[in-house]
This record gives sequence, C-alpha cells and structure tokens, in this order.
Amino acid sequence: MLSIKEVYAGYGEIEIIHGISLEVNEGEIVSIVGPNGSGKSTLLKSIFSLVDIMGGEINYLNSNLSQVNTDQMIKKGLSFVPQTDNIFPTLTVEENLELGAYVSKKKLKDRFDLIYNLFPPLVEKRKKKAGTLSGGQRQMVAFGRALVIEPKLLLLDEPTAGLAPMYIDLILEKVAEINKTGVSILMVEQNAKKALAMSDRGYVLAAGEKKYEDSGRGLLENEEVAQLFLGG
Ligand SMILES: Nc1ncnc2c1ncn2[C@@H]1O[C@H](COP(=O)(O)OP(=O)(O)OP(=O)(O)O)[C@@H](O)[C@H]1O
Repeated sequence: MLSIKEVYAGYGEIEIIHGISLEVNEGEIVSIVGPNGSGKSTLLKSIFSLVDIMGGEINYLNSNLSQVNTDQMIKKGLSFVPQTDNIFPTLTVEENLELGAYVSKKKLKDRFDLIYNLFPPLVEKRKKKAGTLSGGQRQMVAFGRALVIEPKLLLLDEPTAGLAPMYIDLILEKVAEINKTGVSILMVEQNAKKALAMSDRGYVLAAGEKKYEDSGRGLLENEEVAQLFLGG
C-alpha cells in the first residue's frame, strides 16, 4: 500500500536520506530501526512531505504523495503520530480527539467508542486538560487523535520515546491491537528488539542508508545486525 522508491530527503541543502526504498503491504507491521541520527524520523517525515524531498517517489494507494495535499492524505486513511508536540496540552482530552476529526458526528461517536475501548484510562480523563496527564496517557491521546480518521496506514515516530517503562510495553501492545483491527503500521522505534519482535518486516538504517531489510524475526536472528545494531 505504501512504496518509497529511491528517496533522497533532508533539510534545505543537507541531504540526510540517501536513496532509500521501503514498502508496507496491507495488514503489516513494519519497523524502521537504527542508531540515533541515522535518519529514521527524517524518512518517516518524508512520507508526509514534512522534510525536503530531493529525489525519488513515494506512492500510497496508487497516488504519488508529492501531488496529494494533507486533506487528501487524511481522506485516504493516512495518519501520523509525531514524536513530539503531538497533543494540545491546554485542550481537554475530548477536544484533542475532536480536533483530529474529519468525520461526521455519528461516525465521531463510533470512533470515540473505539478509542476509549482501546485506552480505558482516557474515559475518566476526558474532560481534563491533556497537559495534566502522565506521559503514557498523553501518548494515548496522541494515538486517539490519529485514530479518529479511521486510518488504513498509521505512521508512528518513536511511540515509546520518553515513556516510563510500564508504559513502553503497554503502548507497543496497543500498536499490535490496532494492527489487528486492520490498520497497517509503519513505525520508527528506538526499542529495536521489541519493535522487531512484533513486526512482520523491518529495515535497519545507518547514516541515512538502508543497511538491512528482512522479516522482524530474520533481523533479530541475524548475528551481524544483533552485534552492530541491537546491542549483541
Ligand atoms: N530540522 C532539522 N534540521 C536540520 N537537521 C536535522 C533536523 N532534524 C534532524 N536533523 C538531522 O538529521 C539527522 C537525522 O535525524 P533523525 O531525527 O532523522 O534521526 P533518527 O534516526 O530518527 O534519530 P533519533 O533516534 O535520534 O531521533 C541528524 O543528523 C539530525 O541532526
């Protein structure tokens, strides 16, 4: 459903991603792992044209994304949870979710039901300002905002970054749960072993290049990958 072909991307004059190709097929969880600064987030952001694209092509459900505006991306079910600034702290939980919405009132109710089922702690917090929530709960709000539009493909930029250990596994379990409802997932994750263990496929980036691609299990069992990128 998503195909990144030989993409070059970066910031202004600085090229960070040097010709990377990557695919996500329907129903998959795909992880991008690699050392700090290897360009994982930059690659993810290139899908949403949030960085400068210097070459290559990104296609999603038969559209070239460079020719599609954000509204159309949302209508085509492409949703993104950024790593930072992914909620409005001064708005309530429910207002945050409503702002993520591009759907009818009736549909909104169904989506809220689904989100509150997935993240029960948000129910009693729904009238609270999102900024008063714990880090893990704020991340639940960020996920909720991305889920309101009923995405087909969810892009996650380091969903567990900065979270307390108790929330890391919980959030990754939720990612798997969301995937089981039919949402494909492409995520950048610093917890590489955990991410690969739950992924159908994975890509290892280093210095803006794709070094390895394989099934999640294949990468975990690859001794070279383990030694160089997964801490032995
Ligand atoms: N807004 C920006 N302007 C210029 N350079 C940037 C910007 N954001 C990131 N970079 C640079 O791009 C390179 C790749 O950063 P990126 O965040 O994509 O890496 P990453 O693999 O996601 O790393 P991390 O796990 O640390 O987030 C780094 O050298 C970083 O300094």
